[in-house]
Amino acid sequence: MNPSPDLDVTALTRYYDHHRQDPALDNISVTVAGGTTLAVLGPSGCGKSTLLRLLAGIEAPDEGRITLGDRDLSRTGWALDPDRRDVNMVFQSYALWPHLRVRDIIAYGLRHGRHRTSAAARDSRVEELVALLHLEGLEDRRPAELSGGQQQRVAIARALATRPSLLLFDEPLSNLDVQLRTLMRAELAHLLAGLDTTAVYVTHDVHEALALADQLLVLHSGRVVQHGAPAEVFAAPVSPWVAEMAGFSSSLAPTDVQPMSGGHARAIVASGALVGPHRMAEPGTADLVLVHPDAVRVHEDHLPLDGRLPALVSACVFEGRGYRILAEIPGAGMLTVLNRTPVSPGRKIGLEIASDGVLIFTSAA
Ligand SMILES: Nc1ncnc2c1ncn2[C@@H]1O[C@H](COP(=O)(O)OP(=O)(O)OP(=O)(O)O)[C@@H](O)[C@H]1O
Repeated sequence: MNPSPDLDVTALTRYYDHHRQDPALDNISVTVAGGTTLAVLGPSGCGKSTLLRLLAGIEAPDEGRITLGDRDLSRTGWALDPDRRDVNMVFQSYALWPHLRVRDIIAYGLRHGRHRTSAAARDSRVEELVALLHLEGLEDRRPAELSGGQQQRVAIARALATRPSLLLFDEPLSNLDVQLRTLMRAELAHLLAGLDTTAVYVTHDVHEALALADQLLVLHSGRVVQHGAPAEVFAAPVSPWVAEMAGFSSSLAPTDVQPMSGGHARAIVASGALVGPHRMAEPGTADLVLVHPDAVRVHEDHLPLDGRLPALVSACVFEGRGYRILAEIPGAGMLTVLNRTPVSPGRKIGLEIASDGVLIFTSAA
């Protein structure tokens, strides 16, 4: 069997309506090693679907190049026909033919076009995929007779049937309810890890990206904000958006930020000060201190000290394993902290914040 080819995306740019000032994708370069999964994460409008359309060959790039192994898939102004790319896609909407039975949907690509095979080879491939995707007993049903999760499994089986060189996933789990989504996420991660197929998985769900990805590519406004192994990206987020995804869920407004040596800064927040890694945010944005709830400890005294902020408890909610406390830092914002014991609303407390749970963003010049 051929080893899975690497996917190379080089300086890919796409403008819509000749909006050259504001491209939907702006000079994106990334290599996905054969057999690995790249998750593309980003907020709505960041260019995720545009990247998928370019990889699928539905659109041609305005600049740049896509290669799969030694084959050119797209170049400036040109895209190899989607049917000739050896690239299959799994859609958010499943996109199953309503009148066909499961076995015929899975076999579709093996009945038509370049991947047409003998009936015996087709039946054996369908049987293999039915077992792999746990669809036993459902082979003769039509899509309307399946649950959402089963429909999505059929869509994945159909995409795998022709053994594509590249698999694309367009938010495939977002139409499922939370419980099923969690289950399918784990199943899909297991499946992809065992497949040795190169895959690009677009999502705005950080848990999916973490479960499935060998690499994360974070996009914002068509540009790459951060790229690396999931653990690397989460350990050192470079933008407020990535930091919030990584769990830095509280945001405070500092009155002053002083850069320190070693890439750190000291931020004055209300009557206290916090120290943490210093990052540049986009020009024109307000200075921001982001705090991870795991790094915060509650103290009964509320004297302002370095790394400790006086706060006023505004709410305390029982969450099974502990209490989520919402504390107001006067003039700076609200901070969330998880505590083992309850603290009454209206009480003054001191919050000790470890510097590894702090990120300080100031606007780039
Ligand atoms: N056919 C089109 N014509 C003009 N502009 C488009 C077209 N498709 C996308 N855009 C613009 O390109 C940018 C990127 O869109 P894209 O659909 O790739 O984002 P996305 O990250 O997939 O968003 P979502 O998560 O909401 O699907 C957006 O500003 C969007 O408005």
